[in-house]
Amino acid sequence: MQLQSRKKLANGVEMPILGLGVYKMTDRDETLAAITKALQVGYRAVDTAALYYNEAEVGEAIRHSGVPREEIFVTTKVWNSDQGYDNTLRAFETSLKKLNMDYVDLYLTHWPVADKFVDTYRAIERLYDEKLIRVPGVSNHHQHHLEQLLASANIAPVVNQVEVHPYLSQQALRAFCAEQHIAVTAWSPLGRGGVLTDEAIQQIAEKYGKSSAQVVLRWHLQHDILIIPKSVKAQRIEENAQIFDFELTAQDMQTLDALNQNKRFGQDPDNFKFDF
Ligand SMILES: NC(=O)C1=CN([C@@H]2O[C@H](COP(=O)(O)OP(=O)(O)OC[C@H]3O[C@@H](n4cnc5c(N)ncnc54)[C@H](OP(=O)(O)O)[C@@H]3O)[C@@H](O)[C@H]2O)C=CC1
Ligand SMILES: O=C1CO[C@H](CO)[C@@H](O)[C@@H]1O
Repeated sequence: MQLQSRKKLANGVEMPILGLGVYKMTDRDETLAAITKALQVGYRAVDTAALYYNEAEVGEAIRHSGVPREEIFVTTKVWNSDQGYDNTLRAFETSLKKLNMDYVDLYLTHWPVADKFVDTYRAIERLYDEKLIRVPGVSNHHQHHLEQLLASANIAPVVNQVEVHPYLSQQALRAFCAEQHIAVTAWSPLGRGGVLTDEAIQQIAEKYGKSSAQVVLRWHLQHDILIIPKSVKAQRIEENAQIFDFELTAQDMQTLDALNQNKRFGQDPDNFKFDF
């Protein structure tokens, strides 16, 4: 089934192109229902973080889904206040316990905390060596952060998860990551919903008989960007997965590319306030 389409990462692991993001899912029943629905309609990846306080629900929904654990790709992240070498190892153990799993597929440094992110990544490399994670990665790393890591890493980060959507296309960072064989996952792939009322996107959507969300997700796909849209609504979870049955023309891709305005809905990693 196409829905389970996976991308082969630099270390040979296959990661589903589409996953469910679960940020802001704090209500237990709502979280369980959303993940269950996603798995039912073919999603095979879930993106959580220690920060989201729902790792336990992610684990529970997966265990009760009937889908074998090894078919599902679970991402979690070490939060900023837990960074540094020893703290990261401890934070990972806590996440693993909450997930109630014996390994995590992808473990990420959530943000590049100055003076800590290099040591944080060293701990992630150790977890990879110990086979407790299948893929080592980072999030919110600009090119200069990656260059700093690459200078000392034994294993280059395999994934960088950053904010990407048509208003923030991250072309330069994506090109650098491609050169370094680092896969890019888009967080807020729908711009937190903020790009969906764009007139140009709506016009393209109408032409294909698709929704704005589907067109935006398809734009990511055609740029080889992994996606983790979040929704708690069953109908939208399904809608966001129906993106494998049409193709945007080169001209429509160009129109969408031209919407870039370097506009962030989240924070800039260089100005992030690590105060929560
Ligand atoms: N590494 C990092 O620092 C970060 C990682 N992330 C990850 O990325 C995931 C996705 O990003 P997120 O910030 O949640 O934003 P998204 O771009 O995924 O947008 C989510 C918003 O769009 C709405 N939505 C979803 N589908 C549709 C649709 N088909 N039509 C209309 N509205 C829709 C959702 O509402 P509703 O739920 O009501 O449907 C929600 O308000 C997060 O959940 C998290 O896992 C996010 C931020 C930072
Ligand atoms: O993952 C995340 C969810 O969104 C938060 C608010 O923008 C981010 O800070 C965080 O990185």
